[in-house]
Amino acid sequence: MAIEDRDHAKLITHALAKDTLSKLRSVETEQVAFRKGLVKLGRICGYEIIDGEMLTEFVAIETPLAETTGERVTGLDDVVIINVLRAATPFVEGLLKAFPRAKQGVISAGRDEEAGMNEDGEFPISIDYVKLPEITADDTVIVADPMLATGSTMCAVLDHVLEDANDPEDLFVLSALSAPAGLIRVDEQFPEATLLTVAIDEKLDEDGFIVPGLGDAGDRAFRTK
Ligand SMILES: O=P(O)(O)OC[C@H]1O[C@H](OP(=O)(O)OP(=O)(O)O)[C@H](O)[C@@H]1O
Ligand SMILES: O=c1cc[nH]c(=O)[nH]1
Ligand SMILES: [Mg+2]
Repeated sequence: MAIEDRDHAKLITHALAKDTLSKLRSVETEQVAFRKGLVKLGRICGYEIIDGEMLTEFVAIETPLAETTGERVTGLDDVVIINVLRAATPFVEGLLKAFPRAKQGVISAGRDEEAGMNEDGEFPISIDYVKLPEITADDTVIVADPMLATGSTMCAVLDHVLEDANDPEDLFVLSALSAPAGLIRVDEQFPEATLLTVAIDEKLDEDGFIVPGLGDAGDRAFRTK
């Protein structure tokens, strides 16, 4: 199993996840490779969530030759994936390869970078669009955003996700890259969530960017700025 416990989070340690994240970090990686890398990383993370966090059950199978026992992942029909626009879009495309029958929700959330961080290290977040499926007690909810920096966006998103949710069976916050401050903020405000990430970087800079990080994920994937 390639998921390890850390303070406030669990680390996805699959070698291909680390390999893919390293390519995403490089300033040499241009838009198309960056976007494809996020898709690939989403797929790997999805497989790792299934392997490390979901249950299997034994089932009777009849092959063309004999009866035997097979093993199935339980709960694959009860998965909800929340796409935090916009940087999560390619990441979610990859996740859907692991969870093709997931119900999907979309929340458009942006940091007000002109306002900057307040003295508590939080950004004002504007939420412009929210469209969520019904979330039931049987559901495994995965809220995906490749970057968890100050955690301001994720906290605002989780407020919306949990507003009408019926206490889902599992709630995962999945990021490619996290900063310690953001993990602590989300963990303290939403102790019911399991935080999953591929890497925890050293710090945030004065503009709230993860260092060493990978830069602005949305801008690199969508070729803005
Ligand atoms: O943890 P935080 O400090 O809130 O930062 C993380 C957020 O910042 C980025 O989004 P951004 O606001 O740049 O929007 P974008 O996806 O449209 O680029 C990223 O995709 C996260 O949503
Ligand atoms: O480092 C960061 C922080 C927030 N959003 C990004 O895309 N990158
Ligand atoms: Mg951005």
